[in-house]
Amino acid sequence: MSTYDHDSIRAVQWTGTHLRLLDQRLLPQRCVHVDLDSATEAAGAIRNMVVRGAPAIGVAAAYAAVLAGRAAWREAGPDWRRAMEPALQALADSRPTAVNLFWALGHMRQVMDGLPAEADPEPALLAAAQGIHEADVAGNRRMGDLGAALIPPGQDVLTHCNAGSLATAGYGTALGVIRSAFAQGRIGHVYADETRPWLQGSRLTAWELVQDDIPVTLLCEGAAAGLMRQGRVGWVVVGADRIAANGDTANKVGTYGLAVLARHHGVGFMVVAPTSTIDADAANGSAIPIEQRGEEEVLELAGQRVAAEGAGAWNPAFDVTPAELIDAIVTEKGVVEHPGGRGVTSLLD
Ligand SMILES: CSC[C@@H](O)[C@@H](O)C(=O)COP(=O)(O)O
Repeated sequence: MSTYDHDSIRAVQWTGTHLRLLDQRLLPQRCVHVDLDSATEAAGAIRNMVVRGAPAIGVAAAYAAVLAGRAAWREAGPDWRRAMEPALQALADSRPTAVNLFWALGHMRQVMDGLPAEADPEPALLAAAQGIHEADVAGNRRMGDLGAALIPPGQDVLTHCNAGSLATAGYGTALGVIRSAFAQGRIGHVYADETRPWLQGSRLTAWELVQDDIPVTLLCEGAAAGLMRQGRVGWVVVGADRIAANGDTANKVGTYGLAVLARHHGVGFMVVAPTSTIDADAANGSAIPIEQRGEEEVLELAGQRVAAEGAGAWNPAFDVTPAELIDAIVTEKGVVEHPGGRGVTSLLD
């Protein structure tokens, strides 16, 4: 039995005075934390993947708004609301696809709107950020139970990217379901795509599962078709960065291909995400902005060019899985089975 406590992995923390992030770019070789005292630094950390994963980005942005409020109060006193704007804008510009970022900033703005100009906004902003943080962990536990119940005992699962403690405030979304299903004896083994080009699967998901003593086998995503053909997995379980009103779901690039393969092979396809990932303003997946990242992420490995000189690269960080390929969307407010045709907005009522 492992003595390792996955809740002790804290991608995002508040030290009492600063935002502390676990630098995920250095895992699993090194576990290094960075302390940030400005929202502009936090925006850079989000853009550069120090912190990544939709819910973790949202929690980090909420704490960054606290730092912005502190700086604005010191600089501008009662004019703090106006003085916060550049920092809030820098956060909103950091990454485009994970809607949890915009959800968290919207929540912080609502709190700001209710505050008097004459008082330091930091205590109220901090309470709001801590509320977002705590609710995320509780929501993940709930999703773990709801999602695990869909997996019949005796089936193994495949996951993609990292939707674990590192991508959230703790426990994880897709990995939360996998943790709960393993604890209940429903699954015995996890297959994890290595997830090019950032290798969130091999660096982060495998690291989390190994520490939890959950057996994990990595594969290149190109091997997933063969894995399914051999009948080795009953479910694909993934997280999400943005879910449109009709259930179309943006997640790490490669997810859409897995959904097509799963349908072809009769394998279940489950999306696990908090309701803060639902974007009711996006009618369908075509309204979801997809982040394009630099060519060098594909052309290089560990800073060394591996691709033929002269070749270019197309590097969308996410793709959209149509709702009709999804068997279940699991949220902390309940499950929508077969969202194709009816969408997910009933979860927001
Ligand atoms: C619970 S996290 C779900 C998704 O955010 C995750 O699968 C993913 O796509 C993360 O992408 P990343 O580019 O690492 O931020």
